[in-house]
Amino acid sequence: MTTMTTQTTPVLEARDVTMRFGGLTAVRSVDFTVNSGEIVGLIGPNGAGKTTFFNCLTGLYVPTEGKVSYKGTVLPPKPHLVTQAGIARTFQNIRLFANMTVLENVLVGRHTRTKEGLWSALLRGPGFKKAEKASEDRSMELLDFIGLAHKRDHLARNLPYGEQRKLEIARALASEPGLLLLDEPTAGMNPQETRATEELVFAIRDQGIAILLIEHDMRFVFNLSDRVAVLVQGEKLVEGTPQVVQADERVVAAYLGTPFEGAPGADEVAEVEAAEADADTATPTATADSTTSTRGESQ
Ligand SMILES: Nc1ncnc2c1ncn2[C@@H]1O[C@H](COP(=O)(O)OP(=O)(O)OP(=O)(O)O)[C@@H](O)[C@H]1O
Repeated sequence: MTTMTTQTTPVLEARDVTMRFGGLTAVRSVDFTVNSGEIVGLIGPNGAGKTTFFNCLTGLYVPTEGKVSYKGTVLPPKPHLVTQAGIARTFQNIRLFANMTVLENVLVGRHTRTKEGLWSALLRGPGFKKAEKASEDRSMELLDFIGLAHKRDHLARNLPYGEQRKLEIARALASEPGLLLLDEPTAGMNPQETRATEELVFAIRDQGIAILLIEHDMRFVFNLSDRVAVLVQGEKLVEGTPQVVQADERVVAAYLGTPFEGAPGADEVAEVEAAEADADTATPTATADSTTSTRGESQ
């Protein structure tokens, strides 16, 4: 087992990444780096652009502008080529092969690392048979690592939720990545499962794999991450250690929905508010005994 490295070689570098959907800019000019040995958290309110940014990193979306490099090489915008290059991911919603066994799910994850490819793996072609033993050994090692070796022959759909999430991680690890992207790994988990996931993420990092995670559970993300970046309305608002990010009043404001000077989208909000104020003064006001307006109060 490789121990954690302290060097700061960039593993992932996103430069000036912008993603537009028609008139909507979901991600705007984001620069972002993950270094070897790091756990980096990506947080932001709902709709901030986190998943869109993930999809740009993994080739699911072709960014409208900008480029993404892995270990110094610009990535092709094709998910299987990105996986082959060394980036693996899990999804917000579990995407296992429900009617395949635990072991088969991990074996499928190895197809980018075997010459035979996905179809041969699924159809048990002759080429696959040769590589089967080595692949199975490695898959069992991974199942052992995540604590599911004893369930190798269970159908994925029969696993409890927390174990399905672990299995997804094992399947991602089966492609032998240098960087693992986790999209809300603790979504739907109870506190015990969340703690177990925390330990698992540290253990993966200790194997020399850098980690980037999107997460809504703040305690989880601040406990785990060496660095946290905050996206708000598609722009990177703040980036730093958990302590720096937690203490930044703009982050608190963004989560509470309170506008602040220079916030992404603040100009548009100000314009709308000004237009609303104009409309209010143009409209006959409510009667003197009307109840107090709550407009502008925090919810
Ligand atoms: N395929 C798409 N087509 C059009 N608009 C999209 C698409 N995907 C995302 N968006 C929009 O882009 C913005 C960012 O969405 P995204 O899902 O990336 O945010 P998020 O930060 O991951 O949100 P959440 O935390 O709720 O998952 C939203 O306004 C969303 O509606």
